[in-house]
Amino acid sequence: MTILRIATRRSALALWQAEHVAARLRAAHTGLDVELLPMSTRGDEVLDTPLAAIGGKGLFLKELEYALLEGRADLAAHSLKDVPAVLEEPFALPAILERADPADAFVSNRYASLAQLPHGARVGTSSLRRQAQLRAARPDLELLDLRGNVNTRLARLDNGDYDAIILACAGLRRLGLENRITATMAAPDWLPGVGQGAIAIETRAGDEATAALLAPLHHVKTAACVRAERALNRALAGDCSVPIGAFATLEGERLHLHGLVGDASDGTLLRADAEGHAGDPEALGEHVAGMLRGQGAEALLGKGANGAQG
Ligand SMILES: NCc1[nH]cc(CCC(=O)O)c1CC(=O)O
Repeated sequence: MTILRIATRRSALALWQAEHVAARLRAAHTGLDVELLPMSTRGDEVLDTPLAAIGGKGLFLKELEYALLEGRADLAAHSLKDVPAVLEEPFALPAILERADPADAFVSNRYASLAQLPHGARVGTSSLRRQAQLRAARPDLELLDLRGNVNTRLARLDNGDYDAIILACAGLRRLGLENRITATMAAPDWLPGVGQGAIAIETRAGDEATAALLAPLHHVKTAACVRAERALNRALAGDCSVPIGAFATLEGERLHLHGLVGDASDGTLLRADAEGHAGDPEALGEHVAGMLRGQGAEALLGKGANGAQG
């Protein structure tokens, strides 16, 4: 009997996602044996240092990738948002699952929305993308760092460390915490992270046997959207140290991409959007990246060196 092993981080969200992938695989292939291989990554352990200073988003993948290379696991399930714009060799992303709620959530125990926060309120997020959009909307807010997994962040909000925090709706919903979504920060006014809400499956490049088993899980429409978003990210910056937001939608054969580059220190936001053909998502991503460069995105790129994920 074939056994597939899924390498996964140990956070509640990562385990939920890995279990979800395992269940989808079992449902698609009767008799297939699927097991989880939970592991810790440096990205989970180092919580006090800005991510970009210690290696960026790739830190969440590295240990899982070693497990793939050494054959201890056949696939890894990731939040696509945490997958770097350029994947390491020799790995591949043969399957992207259907996207869940892509929006960010405003979470507060006292205030109904961003607009209702009092002057100078304390908002927790380590994401430069979220910080830049918060600064643009409310220059008066006090922005404070907040890392850790979803439950850790909620516990710190409940402890009174912040008046509000921003989290991804998808993560809250997957953990059964949708009741914590106080308000939705929806596109195109507020842009989510590249690939937010989608789960990506990573394998060794060239592992055709595993790729074939994953084929029924691949969602072509989600893939077209996130390919455009990731192409925009790649064309502007290779890592997570720049505040970039992007969101693509697909109607028929028309892809629509909104992109944003910001400055977390002063709330500068550059925005652009365009339409393209679903058959070439990369062309659309590069086109919108070019529009942002035309507005001066260059000056913001490379500026935000204390990068964080999100
Ligand atoms: N930054 C960590 C991370 N990576 C993916 C999600 C949520 C799930 C998703 O967006 O797919 C989260 C938590 C958050 O940003 O609140």
